[in-house]
Amino acid sequence: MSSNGTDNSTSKKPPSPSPLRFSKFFQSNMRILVTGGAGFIGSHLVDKLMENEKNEVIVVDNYFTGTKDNLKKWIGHPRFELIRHDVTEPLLIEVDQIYHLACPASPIFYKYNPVKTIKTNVIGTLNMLGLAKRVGARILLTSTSEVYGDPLEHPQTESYWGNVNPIGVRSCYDEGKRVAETLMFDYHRQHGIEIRIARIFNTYGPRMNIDDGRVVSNFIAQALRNEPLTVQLPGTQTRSFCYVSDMVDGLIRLMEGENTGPINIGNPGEFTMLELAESVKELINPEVKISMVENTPDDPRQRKPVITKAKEVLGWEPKVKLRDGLPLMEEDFRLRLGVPKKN
Ligand SMILES: NC(=O)c1ccc[n+]([C@@H]2O[C@H](COP(=O)([O-])OP(=O)(O)OC[C@H]3O[C@@H](n4cnc5c(N)ncnc54)[C@H](O)[C@@H]3O)[C@@H](O)[C@H]2O)c1
Ligand SMILES: O=C(O)[C@H]1O[C@H](OP(=O)(O)OP(=O)(O)OC[C@H]2O[C@@H](n3ccc(=O)[nH]c3=O)[C@H](O)[C@@H]2O)[C@H](O)[C@@H](O)[C@@H]1O
Repeated sequence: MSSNGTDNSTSKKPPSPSPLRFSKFFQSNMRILVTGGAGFIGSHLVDKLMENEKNEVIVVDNYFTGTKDNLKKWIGHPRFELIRHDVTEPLLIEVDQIYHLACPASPIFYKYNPVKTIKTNVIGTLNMLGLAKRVGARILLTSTSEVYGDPLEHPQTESYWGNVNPIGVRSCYDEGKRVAETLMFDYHRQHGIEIRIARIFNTYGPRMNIDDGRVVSNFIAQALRNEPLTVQLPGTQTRSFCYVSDMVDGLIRLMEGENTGPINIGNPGEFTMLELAESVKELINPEVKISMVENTPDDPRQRKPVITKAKEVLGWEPKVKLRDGLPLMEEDFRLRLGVPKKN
């Protein structure tokens, strides 16, 4: 039985990995596929995986929200390969592990072409599970705290089933990820695939797109451009922000561990959007104004992970506090925006 109270066990053995892995003469590197590896979290994950000389990393990305620039230090490296590919199309390669991240994550991007977003979540995940089944690879899905919707339980544990609008403007993303989780468990139970599911809570850090639309990148870019910080009404809605290096550490521990998940990975420090704006103002630009603006439909009112399971099962907890993470992101944004720090 899982922590969700459902029977997620499988009697099926996992599919056999490639015979090459048992060959005496095979240079036994771990071949790791990262879908969405040109994006924000994906590129930081690639950096960490490439530090291990036993890893070969293959990135697949359609560059919708990601960029080759995020991976420039690895292009041409003998253990690295970059493929322009859309995960809604089948992929035939030989790998041992799949980190499946491909999916636009910022609301303005996932709402831009909602049909494509749901295809990416459903058909894209189906294709990656088919690949995992064919080659006997372990697959990790980056699901989201959005599967809890506008949560009626606070803070959120993995056993909470969520409060999600199935026909709203966010549904292509949150319902899409819920179906992706279903597919993962169905492949696990029916075909014995080794699965891992991370429920990621709002993550921030260097390399986020400057005009990504998510709140931390918006506020930092606005503070540096001396434009008002756009706090969406009512401003009392909360989020819990995790620094990207902590997130990558959690994802790798989950992949390497024995638990399927789902496991919440996030930082339990909870802030209202007004508090976040005040922190950005204080740390980055005390002169900047705060302006209250209209919100978008179905915006969750509160979000904070319970991370007991991650602590117990993965020995993981976040290390970087918001006040320490914001200046690290500021530095990266200053460089990219060409706004030097005043002495
Ligand atoms: N950053 C967060 O706060 C957060 C929170 C919860 C879950 N997640 C999940 O983590 C993953 C990465 O998020 P991110 O913040 O790095 O976002 P991102 O937009 O920076 O990265 C997503 C990457 O996927 C690529 N992609 C999108 N659709 C694709 C397709 N059909 N085929 C191939 N590539 C495609 C994009 O080009 C991009 O490089 C996503 O699955 C997202 O849902 C992120
Ligand atoms: O962590 C998650 O599970 C999800 O979080 C995000 O969703 P959301 O929390 O809505 O992210 P933001 O767009 O950054 O919004 C956070 C809050 O800030 C507010 N906001 C946003 C932008 C802005 O300029 N001002 C502002 O006040 C929004 O109203 C919202 O309440 C992203 O959709 C996904 O990357 C991710 O799956």
